Amino acid sequence: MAPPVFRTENLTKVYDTGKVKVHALAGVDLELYEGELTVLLGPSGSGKSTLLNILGGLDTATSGRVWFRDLELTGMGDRQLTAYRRDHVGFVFQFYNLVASLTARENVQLVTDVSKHPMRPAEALALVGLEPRLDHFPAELSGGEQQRVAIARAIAKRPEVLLCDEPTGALDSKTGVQVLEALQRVNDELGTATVVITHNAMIRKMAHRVLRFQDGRISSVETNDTRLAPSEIEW
Ligand SMILES: Nc1ncnc2c1ncn2[C@@H]1O[C@H](COP(=O)(O)OP(=O)(O)OP(=O)(O)O)[C@@H](O)[C@H]1O
Repeated sequence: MAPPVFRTENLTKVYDTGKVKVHALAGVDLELYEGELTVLLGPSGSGKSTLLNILGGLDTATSGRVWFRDLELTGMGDRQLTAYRRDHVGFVFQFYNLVASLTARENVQLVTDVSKHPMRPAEALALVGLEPRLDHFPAELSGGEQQRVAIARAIAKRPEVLLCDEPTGALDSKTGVQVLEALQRVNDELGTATVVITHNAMIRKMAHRVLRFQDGRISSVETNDTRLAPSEIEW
């Protein structure tokens, strides 16, 4: 088996708010692999976003270790983490954060202009099914289309990992499925290791693996022998 893309060892995160200490991660050991689509499930506050933010170099652990391939993220300073994010990681969040005054193509171009080996913005937008909407502004696009622009923006630099925090959280079932189809296609065609946090348990059915969180720990790991296509998922 190929070595993992991510590996963590007894990862902990404690938020010290002065009055109380919140143990957001209480010892997480995991490995995530190339080409794998992993869904993270678990109740609110169980540590999913904290883990995603540490994997993506947006936050740092309190103790334990985390590696992206051979690169140890724990102990890196801000500049190194910024370079790591820029070179290797794509993020998709619940809210799309597109620039309202720029078209879909221009929003993606913001990233391709500063990336080392980007795809063309039109190519990234075609991968998420938005070829006919290249020159539309965000306000002229549906929520699902805007989220697909955000996915195109995240993948246009050809990141090795795509980290998604509630990517369908603001969408109804029909538009949400289109977003899941875009994520699936990126995972299939580019082999991007993809992590999706969701509160929608149905989405676990399209994953290769499902990690459930409880109180800052992984409480179970499931592997799907048969996966459902996004079009077979409804909520
Ligand atoms: N910046 C912070 N300061 C203090 N506590 C925090 C901070 N960020 C997260 N927490 C706490 O850490 C715990 C884990 O939060 P986290 O956002 O990782 O959970 P989650 O599983 O992603 O939840 P949700 O599904 O609601 O997004 C929670 O108790 C949360 O309140």
